Amino acid sequence: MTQEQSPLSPEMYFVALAVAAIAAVPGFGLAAKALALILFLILHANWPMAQALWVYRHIPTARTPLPFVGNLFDIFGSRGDLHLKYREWQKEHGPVFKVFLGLSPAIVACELDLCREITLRRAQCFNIRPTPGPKGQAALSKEQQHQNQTGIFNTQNVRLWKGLRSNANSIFHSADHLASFSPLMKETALELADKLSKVPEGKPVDIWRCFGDMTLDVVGSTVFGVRFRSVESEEGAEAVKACRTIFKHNLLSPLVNPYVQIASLVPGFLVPAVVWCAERWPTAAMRELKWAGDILRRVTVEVYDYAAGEVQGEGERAAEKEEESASAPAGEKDGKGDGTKPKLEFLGTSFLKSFIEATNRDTGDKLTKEEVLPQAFIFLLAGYETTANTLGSTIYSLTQNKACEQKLIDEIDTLRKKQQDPDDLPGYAELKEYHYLNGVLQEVLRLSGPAPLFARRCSKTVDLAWQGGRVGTVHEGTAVHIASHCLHTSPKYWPDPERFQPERFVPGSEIYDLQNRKAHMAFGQGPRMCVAADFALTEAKLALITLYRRFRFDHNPDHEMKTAIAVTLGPTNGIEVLVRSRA
Ligand code: HEM
Repeated sequence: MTQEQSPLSPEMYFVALAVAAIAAVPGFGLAAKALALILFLILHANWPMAQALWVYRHIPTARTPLPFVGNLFDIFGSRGDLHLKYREWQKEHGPVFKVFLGLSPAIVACELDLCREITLRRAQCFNIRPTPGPKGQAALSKEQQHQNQTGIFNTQNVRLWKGLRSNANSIFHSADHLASFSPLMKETALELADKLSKVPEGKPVDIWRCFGDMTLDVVGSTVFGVRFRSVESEEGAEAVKACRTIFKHNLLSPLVNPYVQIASLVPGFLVPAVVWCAERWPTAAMRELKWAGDILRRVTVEVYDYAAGEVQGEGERAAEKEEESASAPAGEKDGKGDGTKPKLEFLGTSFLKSFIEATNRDTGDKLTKEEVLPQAFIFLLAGYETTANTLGSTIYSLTQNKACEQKLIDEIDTLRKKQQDPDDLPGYAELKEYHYLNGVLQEVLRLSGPAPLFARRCSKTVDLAWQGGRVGTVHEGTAVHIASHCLHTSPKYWPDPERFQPERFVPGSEIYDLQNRKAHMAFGQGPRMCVAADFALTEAKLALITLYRRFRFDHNPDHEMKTAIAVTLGPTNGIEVLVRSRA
């Protein structure tokens, strides 16, 4: 079953025929015919939902869906806590149920073996992610459509994804590359520690914001070969502001861009009218997202042009150009006179360069600029908030579990003494000895990781079953949600699941063997799993070692910690802490 009908489908003719038939029925008044017509149009618009309710009738529906909107009110009534809603519905309906995101169904899986079936054993049938259908896509900006078509995260073109993914794997899964990234990560972590050391004792600091600046700097320097200098600058780079703007909005919410929902509902011939309205009267969120998208796209184009220049042996010329631009008076730097161009400092090496040099390993073709740019955009976004949220949640969790904070400090101090140069930070290989630190991060990711669920779209109709149950036939086009937070907090896999216990992940601890660590899916699972999991963990470990060597943290008693899912699960009002020097 496809998510939507194509705008060019014979649907239009069918509707016209039905309308003509209703109008021609003899013996009924105008009012009766108008009523019949309205009923017919409502039924027609909601046909995909009616069809899905029938086809998946054996799968319980979380809540009775409303016409047009499905369960969107149930879902967005939960203020972004979709993962908590799923937990509630799992208790009511069992390990599999369905919800309607508008007219389209999503099957929600909350059972470990079923999630492994979808993401591993049947990965060939679930190898893409859901995106709005063709009518909904039309209501997105041209840039967003291009991003969805060619970006590694959302592309529906499996061949393109395979090529992009194998290039990304060769960087992010190489110990040598990861080791080469760590000096830049260390440098940025040290800058953050220096910044914190200047904060007067007792003055609350939003540590989550600080981590946001840091992670953007790390992605900038490692992935793009650019220094954004967001940690050092007071205001933070413009790119940080743009990233924050994007992550502020719940992109799943129909309120952000209601035109996508409307375009999906109307017959194909009305879609251009909806697109026209979307361009004329964008919502405030659409305007903000456009501003942020334009900034980030400009950054990525600038970085691409520099890196491409280097690849072609024109690095010096590009650097000179950059120098000229840097010495030009503010407002003239980008030649547009608006003075808004981010001040970029190029480092010369970058992951982006290898993408520019690469060929699509599947097709053998060289990647074009149009194919590389969306990847740069995604890596910038993916590398920013996920790791910042994880680090922020770690500091917060340790302020609430002081015995764990002490154990972590003990491990950091003990391993520091073993180092040849105790002032240096551990290298990539030495990080493997930090078992407790690893346990802390895994436990934070289990309980409050930034991605408490992830999604797949069925690309090939399949009969789905798992040890102990059967979902039945899942049709092509249907979305499937892996409710990882349900797995992460189930007593079936984690004894005393709500308790913060890093020892669950520390080999040799008393509780290590009692956990089912296969049920830990904070980075997703299978071929579409996060490509940069090791990168993110290395960055987080170096930051935590740097900070806990010098400080302890207390939660500001006047600050209330609140979280919600926007793009990722994170704090809604920052994480305020008091920084205590250990000296
Ligand atoms: C703690 C930090 C992070 C977490 C928890 C995280 C989590 C995730 C999750 C859950 C997915 C979806 C996996 C799936 O569908 O099976 C994902 C995908 C992805 N992540 Fe991360 N991520 C993190 C950091 C990063 C960083 C730092 C980068 C890049 C520098 C990154 C780049 C990506 C990309 C490119 C994908 C799409 C992979 C594909 O579809 O082939 N992530 N991540």
